[in-house]
Amino acid sequence: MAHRMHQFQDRVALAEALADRVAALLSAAIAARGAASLAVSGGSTPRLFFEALSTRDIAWDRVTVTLVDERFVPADHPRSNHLLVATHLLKDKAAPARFVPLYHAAANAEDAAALATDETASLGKPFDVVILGMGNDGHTASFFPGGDRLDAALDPLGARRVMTMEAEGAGETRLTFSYPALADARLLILHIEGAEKKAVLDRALAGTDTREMPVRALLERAPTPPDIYWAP
Ligand SMILES: O=C1O[C@H](COP(=O)(O)O)[C@@H](O)[C@H](O)[C@H]1O
Repeated sequence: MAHRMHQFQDRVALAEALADRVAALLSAAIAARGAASLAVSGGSTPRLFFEALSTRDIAWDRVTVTLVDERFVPADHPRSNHLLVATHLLKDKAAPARFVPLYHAAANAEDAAALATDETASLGKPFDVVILGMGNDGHTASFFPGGDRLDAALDPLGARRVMTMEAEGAGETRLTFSYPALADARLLILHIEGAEKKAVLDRALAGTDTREMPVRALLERAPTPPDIYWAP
């Protein structure tokens, strides 16, 4: 399925344009259905975009925000994706948004994933907007090469749920929405920055092995063709 490429002169221009697009889509969802859902990524890339989006004038009290993936760490841990979102997005005009975390202080990650699956059960069928990132190893969400549950997570006929993932390159145990929960979003964005990520993207687009580069699953066969946002 064809993706669309959006290239920008710099990262600020990308952040502003992406914030405008996401805000417009969320507002349209609220007008059509009374509420909107947004699933965002963690990592370092989304900061500027989060800052820009938090200034957009939309009915944030009708918006539910969650994460496409999370580390199995509490919200005050420096590597928590929740902390990133709380610091850079859930403030200013976006402060009234409802946030649904994937992490829970459960006995183990499996229990946390089960709780997150229950709490997000009414969300994302489909999500209005999903923003994915990508690592230099070709992972997206927590679909890591060599991940112990990668095949289950990428199964297009699998359940729409939050599952655990462990992989050498992942650091902590992860919690991640499955591919079917993300791939049919009304707007599916892959947000990447820098020459290195562009080279990784080009490599992903040139091949088909999703175990080698799991981002290929989204690029190749997502029911919603992804829009790729890139700046140097
Ligand atoms: O582990 C993760 O990394 C990816 C990419 O992060 P970045 O720092 O290279 O932007 C991110 O999309 C994912 O949500 C996060 O958990």
